[in-house]
Amino acid sequence: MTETGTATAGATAGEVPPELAALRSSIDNIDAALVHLLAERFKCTQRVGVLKAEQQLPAADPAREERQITRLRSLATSAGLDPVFAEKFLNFVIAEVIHHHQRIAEGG
Ligand SMILES: O=C(O)C(=O)C[C@]1(C(=O)O)C=C[C@@H](O)C=C1
Repeated sequence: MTETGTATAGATAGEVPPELAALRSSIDNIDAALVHLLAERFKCTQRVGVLKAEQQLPAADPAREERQITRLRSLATSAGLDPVFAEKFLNFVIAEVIHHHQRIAEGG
């Protein structure tokens, strides 16, 4: 910051370098795709939650999760994504799904 409070390091408004703007545009598209993919996944798991509640199956299936984690870690490694991050992300999503399943089973 200068004495007048103007940012000196980094671009000021209207001066975003073209490459940064292009990368941000791709990031925005990817974020939109992720939201849509997650929405589709939650539509599926909502139906799974209803099926499990109807058939009195437990909300969580740890054996299934083990297989998903093994598979996702392998996919992540092949794709150049940190497998530790991939596992954390899947666990985060699954924890939310299990909460949804429990709410459905409780009639909520
Ligand atoms: O496959 C199931 O049984 C699900 O309920 C879905 C799901 C998932 O989100 O992938 C969620 C909870 C289970 O522990 C395992 C997997």
